[in-house]
Amino acid sequence: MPLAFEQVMSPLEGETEIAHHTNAGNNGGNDDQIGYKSRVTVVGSGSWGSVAAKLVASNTLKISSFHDDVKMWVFEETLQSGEKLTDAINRTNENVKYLPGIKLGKNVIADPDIDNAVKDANMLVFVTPHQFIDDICKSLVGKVRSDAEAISLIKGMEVKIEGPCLLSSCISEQLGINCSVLMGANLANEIAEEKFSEATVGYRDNREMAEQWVQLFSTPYFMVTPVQDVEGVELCGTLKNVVAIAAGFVDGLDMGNNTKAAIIRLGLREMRDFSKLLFSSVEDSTFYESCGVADVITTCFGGRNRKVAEAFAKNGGKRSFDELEAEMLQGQKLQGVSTAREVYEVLRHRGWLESFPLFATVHEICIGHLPPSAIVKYSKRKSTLPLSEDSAH
Ligand SMILES: NC(=O)C1=CN([C@@H]2O[C@H](COP(=O)(O)OP(=O)(O)OC[C@H]3O[C@@H](n4cnc5c(N)ncnc54)[C@H](O)[C@@H]3O)[C@@H](O)[C@H]2O)C=CC1
Ligand SMILES: O=C(CO)COP(=O)(O)O
Repeated sequence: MPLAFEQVMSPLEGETEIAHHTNAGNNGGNDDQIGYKSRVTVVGSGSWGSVAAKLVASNTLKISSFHDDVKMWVFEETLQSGEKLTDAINRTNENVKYLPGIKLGKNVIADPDIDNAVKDANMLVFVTPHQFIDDICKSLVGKVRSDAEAISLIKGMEVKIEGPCLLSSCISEQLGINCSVLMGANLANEIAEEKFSEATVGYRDNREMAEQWVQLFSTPYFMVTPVQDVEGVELCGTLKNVVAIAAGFVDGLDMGNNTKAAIIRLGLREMRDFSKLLFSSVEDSTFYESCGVADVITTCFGGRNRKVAEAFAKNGGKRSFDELEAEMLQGQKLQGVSTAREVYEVLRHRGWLESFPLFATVHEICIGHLPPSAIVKYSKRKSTLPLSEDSAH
């Protein structure tokens, strides 16, 4: 919904602030129906979740239309020392498990109680591994402000009986709020060290809200561009993880840079074709944004999906992804293997398997039906899609 900006006097703080007025009287009975600073909560605290909180918290301190404090919901766990992760984060100002050595900003407040973390927020940033978001949303029904706006940084999709569901749509439908997306070439550990990168905000029709998200995330080292193509942006972020698994197989088999480049090109083409078949509104130009080609490149060279897939291929597929993930990532989660399965289900259901040989082959290798060496032999098969053949050469 459009937000109107106006100058108001804060009754509590006695200072002039920019207020974001939404549908007054429909904000869950909060104390600030006359005018308020936006309150931000980050739902998730893995490596990217923690960096997202750091980015946002650096801006809420500087921009007067936001409350300084940023709440970060933590899926609670007990560390080897016996301390709760939430307590360790609040004591050290670092996520000692998922992003050690990086100060988040003193205004980041970790909270293990999700209801408490979200209840006052009108800007919700969802950034958990995609396999957990359905349960999280179910637990949040009726708990978030009705005037809240959401953004999803989650790369993944859900497949329901009625078909594939983008996570931004799942969040939106379950919680009854709008949901934009932020995707891009964003390896968390590099952004944590404030190395320059770009990102893309995908929005449906509310440009003003998209600009607020851009303002909330942008820093001199994190350049965010809004694009009116929520499905295209989200599918880029989701599907590139499958391509990264393929790139990891190539690395594990020492097939060289040319082969890897070929796999990336074939993968990018399948990403575009799959996205456009699901949503005819998806724009070709989206694939040239950070969420598209740039994210495919960075993930195929520096991501966790690539790394674990490389180990899988080196072991000849004899050790499972679950085992390798647990050993190599210590609590961090892969998205590409389950996304490959979800994409495969869509392809099979719609009779598209022949048209997406790379996506199909990645899944069949992951489940042991094909050896890792099949990645080139099968992926290079000509797609049966006219869309691909037009632009394949
Ligand atoms: N790490 C990165 O470089 C980037 C990650 N992303 C995306 O961000 C999303 C979140 O990933 P990360 O922050 O990297 O997480 P992560 O993989 O670093 O950490 C796993 C997280 O899952 C939580 N968790 C474990 N079991 C859970 C459960 N049952 N319910 C809820 N949470 C549980 C853990 O507490 C931890 O916060 C993913 O979709 C990922 O693709 C996007 C861009 C960059
Ligand atoms: O999405 C990412 C970079 O943009 C992170 O990819 P990985 O999950 O493979 O590390």
